[in-house]
Amino acid sequence: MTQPGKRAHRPSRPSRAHPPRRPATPERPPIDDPARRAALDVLRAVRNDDAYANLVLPKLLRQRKITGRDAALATELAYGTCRAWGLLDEVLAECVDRPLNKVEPVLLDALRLGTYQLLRTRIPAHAAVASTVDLVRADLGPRVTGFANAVLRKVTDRDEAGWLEVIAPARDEDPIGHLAAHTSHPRWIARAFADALGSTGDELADALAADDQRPEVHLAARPGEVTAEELAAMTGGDPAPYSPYGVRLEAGSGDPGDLDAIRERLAGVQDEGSQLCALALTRAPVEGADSRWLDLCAGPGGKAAMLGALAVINGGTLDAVEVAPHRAKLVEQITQGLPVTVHVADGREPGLEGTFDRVLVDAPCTGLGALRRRPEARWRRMPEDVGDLTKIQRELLTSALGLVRPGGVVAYVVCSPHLSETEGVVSSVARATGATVLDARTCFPEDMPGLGDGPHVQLWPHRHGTDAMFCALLRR
Ligand SMILES: C[S@@+](CC[C@H](N)C(=O)[O-])C[C@H]1O[C@@H](n2cnc3c(N)ncnc32)[C@H](O)[C@@H]1O
Repeated sequence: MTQPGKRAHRPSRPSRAHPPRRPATPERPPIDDPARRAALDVLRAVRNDDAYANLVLPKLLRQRKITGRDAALATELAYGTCRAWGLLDEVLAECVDRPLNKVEPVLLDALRLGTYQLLRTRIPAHAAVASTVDLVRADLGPRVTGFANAVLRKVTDRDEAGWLEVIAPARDEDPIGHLAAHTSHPRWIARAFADALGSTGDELADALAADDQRPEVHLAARPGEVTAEELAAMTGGDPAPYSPYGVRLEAGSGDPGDLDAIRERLAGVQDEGSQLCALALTRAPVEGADSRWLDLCAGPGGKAAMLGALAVINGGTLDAVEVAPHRAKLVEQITQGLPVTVHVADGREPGLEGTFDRVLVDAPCTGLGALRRRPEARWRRMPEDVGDLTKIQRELLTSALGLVRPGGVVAYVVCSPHLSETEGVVSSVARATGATVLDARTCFPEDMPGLGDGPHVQLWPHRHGTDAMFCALLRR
């Protein structure tokens, strides 16, 4: 995990944190605080083991039988602290008398958790400080409780807006850095969103703010098995606004894996934007044969399941390529009973016979379009990841254009709005291969607003309520 970008102005830092106003009492036994304990353990796993908060936390809540208000508090604290990680570190850097990398990591995790409560929750300051000090005492003994108490007391000198005045660049000098700090994003990500949106103002602010909102769960009805209306009635959700197979469930409506419709494979969990990108591939006009489809990056299989079910209706087949064996297994499981053949192979040279009428390249990417789903992801991704990914994205798209027949269609899809991964990849491959770029907007719902000037489609959470999926269509 990284620190966010450079601050515009750093006030002089006190050589010591304020002395504690209420001395720590080392002999006091730690309070029983399952919610904060769980949140702290999640932060440690994220920092130490590169774990994903949204996978660790539910498991931990189940194991420890934490439910109800405690579960809600643990979720708010764990996810909120992960999202605000960079902001919290900037504030803590102002309140600690040494570089943060000289603070014991276990202690720093607790300070982040305490600072999050102080700046971004309505938990009373005394409770936020005391509960954090208790956690520190339980983990590290009494030797650093005074330090933790003093640092958190210093944090209480200002609220979040007050600290942002100290650490954020001025709006008129650096509008992107200003919004990045105010929405707790690394500056390079805010810059990438600004470039894709053509905005450094309100729309950029909305796009960044959407990453902090808890996403609804989207389901995809299995085509030919059940309609979106039937699925909505079975699950208590609402038919989605754009995908004919989509259903949206309210955020926090429980584990969708428990739904009968999912267990019986009548539906899968799939972002509505992903559904629309898979459907766009099937909607692009092709002349002549239309029965051999290929998914070149198939794991874990959400789009392969949808394409496989549509292939049944179409009287065709789908070949699904995935380089990672364990992910290929997931594709096999999710497409059981469908006319899908799974190959464990590198999509750049999959060694498949013949050509295909339609090919999907749902390429590995930075995932900057799904930050709302992965609380820590914005701080884990690095700008230098983009170069490695665009190389493989170009290679996979080039390979797809070699595997599709003349007149056939390739859909290039990434879950990112970063222009290097989107327009940059498509234009360089189209130039090198002579492929024709189609207007992808014509393969998305007619009434879908905010699709821009084309030819590609970029979806956004703040505009469409979907992940920020990108879709380009190319004809060989
Ligand atoms: C964005 S995910 C695909 C998501 C999938 N289409 C779905 O809807 O569930 C990208 C996938 O590409 C796989 N991958 C990465 N490099 C690959 C390669 N060279 N050839 C084939 N698959 C690759 C990754 O393992 C990952 O499973």
